[in-house]
Amino acid sequence: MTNPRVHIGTDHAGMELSAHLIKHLTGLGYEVVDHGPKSYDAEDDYPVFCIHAAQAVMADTEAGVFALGIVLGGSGNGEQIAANKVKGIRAALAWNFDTAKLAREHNNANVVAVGGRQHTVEEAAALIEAFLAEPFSEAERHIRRIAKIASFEETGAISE
Ligand SMILES: O=C(CO)[C@H](O)[C@H](O)COP(=O)(O)O
Repeated sequence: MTNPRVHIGTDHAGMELSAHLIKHLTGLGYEVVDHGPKSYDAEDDYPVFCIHAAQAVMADTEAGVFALGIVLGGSGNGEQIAANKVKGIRAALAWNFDTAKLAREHNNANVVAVGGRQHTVEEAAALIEAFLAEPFSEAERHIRRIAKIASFEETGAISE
């Protein structure tokens, strides 16, 4: 599997982790695109940065470029919620190795959300690396379930 392009967005609560990840992942050979913020502001609002990162993942995906996203905050919850408002995004909150890897393996998640206040920088980086490196299983049952989410997103109707 070739490395995905990585789009990263955070708020003030994830800035230290974001800076670490940009350096660390670049060192590992990933192309990392930083969607901000550019400087620390304790009053900034995570939706701006996370939605920009998620939109960039979709723009790349639609152009045929393999891309994944990382959204960071204090808990990762609001960041996941914001990213999931972008059509086509499947953002998963990762809080241990299982949730990080299963997000790719079962859910084909294209964005990972992590709470910068819930882990050490090293622990969070390891979870994110695990997410980025894990392939989607391509199992029929997972494809079927993801297709039902996409169909609901498209039509507003639930297909049984
Ligand atoms: O995790 C988050 C949202 O899910 C935010 O990072 C968190 O709410 C920011 O908190 P504060 O404004 O108190 O620093």
